[in-house]
Amino acid sequence: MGGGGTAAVGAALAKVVMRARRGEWRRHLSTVGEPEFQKMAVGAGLKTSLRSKVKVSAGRFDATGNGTRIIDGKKKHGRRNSVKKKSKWYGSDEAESDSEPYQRNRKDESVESSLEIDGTKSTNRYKGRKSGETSADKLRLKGKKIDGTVSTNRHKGYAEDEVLGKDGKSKEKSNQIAEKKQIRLQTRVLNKTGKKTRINRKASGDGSAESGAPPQKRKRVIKIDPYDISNKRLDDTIPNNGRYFQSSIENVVEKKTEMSKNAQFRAIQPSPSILSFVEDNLLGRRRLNELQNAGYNIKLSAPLDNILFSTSKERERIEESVFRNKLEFFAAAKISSSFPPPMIPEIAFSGRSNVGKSSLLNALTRQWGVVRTSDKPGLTQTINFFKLASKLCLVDLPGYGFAYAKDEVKEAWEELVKEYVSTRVGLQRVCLLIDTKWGMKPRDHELIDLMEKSQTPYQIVLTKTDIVFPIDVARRAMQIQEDLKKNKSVVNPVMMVSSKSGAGIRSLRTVLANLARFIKP
Ligand SMILES: Nc1nc2c(ncn2[C@@H]2O[C@H](COP(=O)(O)OP(=O)(O)OP(=O)(O)O)[C@@H](O)[C@H]2O)c(=O)[nH]1
Ligand SMILES: [Mg+2]
Repeated sequence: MGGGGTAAVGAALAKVVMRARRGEWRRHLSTVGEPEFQKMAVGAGLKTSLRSKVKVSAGRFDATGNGTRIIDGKKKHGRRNSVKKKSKWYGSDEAESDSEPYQRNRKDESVESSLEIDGTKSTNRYKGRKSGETSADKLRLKGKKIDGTVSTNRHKGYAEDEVLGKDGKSKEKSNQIAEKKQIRLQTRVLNKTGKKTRINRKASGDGSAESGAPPQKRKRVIKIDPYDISNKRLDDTIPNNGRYFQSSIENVVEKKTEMSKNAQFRAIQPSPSILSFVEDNLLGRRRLNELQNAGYNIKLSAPLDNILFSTSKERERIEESVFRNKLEFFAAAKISSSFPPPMIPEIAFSGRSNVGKSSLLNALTRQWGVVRTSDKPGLTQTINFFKLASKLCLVDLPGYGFAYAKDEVKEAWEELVKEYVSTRVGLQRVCLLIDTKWGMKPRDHELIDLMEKSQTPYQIVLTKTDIVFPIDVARRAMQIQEDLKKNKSVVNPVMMVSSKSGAGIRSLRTVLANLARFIKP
């Protein structure tokens, strides 16, 4: 082998050693024979320790130099099967299965590789071995029967720590092993009360037993954040002095009152007349396929207000009514001085912002789009006057309560509405619209009080009935009727409508048209 060849071999060997350290040595060396290794090692001027390692590594294989091993005069291919018969540790089935956890342990504690030379088991450990703990100890603790000599090979050179005889010469030792085994297996003892408790090995100082014991499961520690009010379960140990704790109690109390309000509402028993009105007018949340099967054209706006299946008498009434006329916008007022002169009777629509006032005007006249609507509260900001021929004037009022507008502007609307409903001449009725889902709010009561004082006739109209159950529509109507039963200017009954489905619109139209009939031109 020339100089260049020697350098190449040296580099190759260095690679081999590196791989050996990574545990890949077996695979690599399977293609190289022992004598060749010796030569290569000497030629490369390898250190004695590394040479010995190479020797050991190569010694595992019967040198054929071509990657095929010859054992008991037979050619063997592959790695493990070839040493199966010789090996008690690496090659045996039992050891094979046990080598897995061993390999795993290696990651934690040290880098280790097991070698075997002519039936001799040796363990290389490069670092991290506990003092006094040998591979033999380890094997014994694993409870394996070891035939043959087991020696320990430290990083540099060999150091035989312990030898066990094949024929069980060291009986004392084996007794000790048995004792250790017993101690290790006994993980629980009975306490005074007769209950089983786990032995605390750390406390007892039995280091050897501890090292052999399986890794104990970590106890799950649940930390409770005393300031986390989202936690529904309140721990008793949380001190009752934090403001968050106090606020969470307040929340609970608030919820209780809220629940009791709901419970009160659920306890309402609607009168039979209200219930039949709800059913006759198909009020409340309905399934569209139900309506379709009943013959309604659900593609139309307010399908329940189409008159295909109404009797000729009903149709006549609707067709003859004032609502057949074209709806025309004719005035808008921001201040009372801008109100048009009261020429024809007026019906005003008031209520909180977004309750559905403008939508109801469209639904009543079936003239969609004449009055502007929006899902954003506060669209109508002036008092808008619409006329139906010269028979009736419909007035769309700005809403009160929450709206996307400045406070002072909203206050101005409210004042204007109050002035209109309490002073307007020719005002025949105020339809006070209430959202069926939410019921009456304090501002609604304020306006009612004002109309009571000014003796302005008003009628409650429940809107958006299509989003609650029929029974809840009836309950809301009953609740409001009961609330206002002592009021004098209120006009009964409570009307219930849905501008979307058209439910109850015909009934409201009839009520209002009857009102218009008595108006003198
Ligand atoms: N589901 C359902 N939605 C409705 C009904 N009536 C109106 N709406 C919706 O409610 C929203 C408000 O309707 P508007 O008619 O603009 O309400 P408004 O009372 O005039 O509101 P302001 O002009 O802001 O005071 C719109 O998105 C409508 O589509 C109804 O009967 N059922
Ligand atoms: Mg409006």
